[in-house]
Amino acid sequence: MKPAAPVITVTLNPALDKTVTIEQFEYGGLNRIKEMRTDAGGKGINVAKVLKLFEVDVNALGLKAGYQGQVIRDQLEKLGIDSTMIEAPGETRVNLKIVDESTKQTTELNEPGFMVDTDLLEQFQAVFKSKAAEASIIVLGGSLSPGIPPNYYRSLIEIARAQGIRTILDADGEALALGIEAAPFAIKPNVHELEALLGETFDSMEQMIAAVRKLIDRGIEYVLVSMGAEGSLLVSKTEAVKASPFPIMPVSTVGAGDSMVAALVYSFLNGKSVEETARWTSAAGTITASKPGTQVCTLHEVMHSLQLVTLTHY
Ligand SMILES: Nc1ncnc2c1ncn2[C@@H]1O[C@H](COP(=O)(O)OP(=O)(O)O)[C@@H](O)[C@H]1O
Ligand SMILES: O=P(O)(O)OC[C@H]1O[C@](O)(COP(=O)(O)O)[C@@H](O)[C@@H]1O
Repeated sequence: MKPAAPVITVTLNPALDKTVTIEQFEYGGLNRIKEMRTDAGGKGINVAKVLKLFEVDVNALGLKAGYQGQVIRDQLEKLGIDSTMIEAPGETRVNLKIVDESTKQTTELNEPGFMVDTDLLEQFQAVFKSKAAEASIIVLGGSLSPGIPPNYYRSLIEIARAQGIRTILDADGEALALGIEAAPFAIKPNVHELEALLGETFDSMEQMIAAVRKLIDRGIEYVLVSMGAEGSLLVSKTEAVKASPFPIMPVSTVGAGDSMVAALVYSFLNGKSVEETARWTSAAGTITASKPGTQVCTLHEVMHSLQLVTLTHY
């Protein structure tokens, strides 16, 4: 039997996530670190980590640089994740995540990342083109490092589209605004990214759904909006379902959005309904938010919490 086509994740700006836990964070004061951990991070990489745990064949494509890049590669190898990461000059960023135990809030300090030149971008595009041809779904996620033009995701989406491959885009700012011009199959903005994209603020779910429909009218098939502790909203051409998560003790929300994207991929691959997909994506994000550092949900954990998600149809 022919093996299933792999999912390709693209991470052009990977990161080593350094998560520090502080009892009570004092802005402008001396903060003693109680616990610390480092995890391979960056949006596509986190999606690949979840998909591997979901027993989906995945290849993490991207760029990396220097010592930290090698640490990320080694971590992926240990997790059994195939990766194709082209070496860039310089050093991979370290993104600092501060978890305040007293408020249960995570504050993120993300570095800009290494500088990328045109030659490297052309080299990456050629690799992407050859890998895309054999992919089931392609996930493009995260910020673009300095030197990468903001329309780069758009060109990658166009390449995938020309080969009939579905794409999911998880980016913000200009990279998202220009990326959606190529009408990816799905996007996963959080509510702040969506508001910034559309230049609107939403006072009700109905208002948000009406705004999301404008994106669907532009050819995007699915829009998944994450709303932190409030849950998420999944909109297709014909349906809109809000998922409210079950109560958890949030530990580190880093990677929660990426876990939703991975569950979205899993739902598409398994032909799940919009309602089921809303459950899967919400359960995945919620479980990851209850784990330390950039640790992610497992298939077993998600399957056992699907029924705890509350759905509301609009
Ligand atoms: N404080 C929280 N309590 C419960 N679930 C949470 C919390 N924060 C995040 N989540 C879960 O993680 C998902 C993604 O979180 P969100 O912060 O919106 O994503 P992103 O990190 O992409 O901005 C949410 O839809 C929810 O299921
Ligand atoms: O590329 P950006 O936008 O700086 O984001 C990278 C960061 O986002 C993460 O991928 C986590 O994203 P989510 O919390 O949205 O799932 C981290 O691993 C990484 O440090």
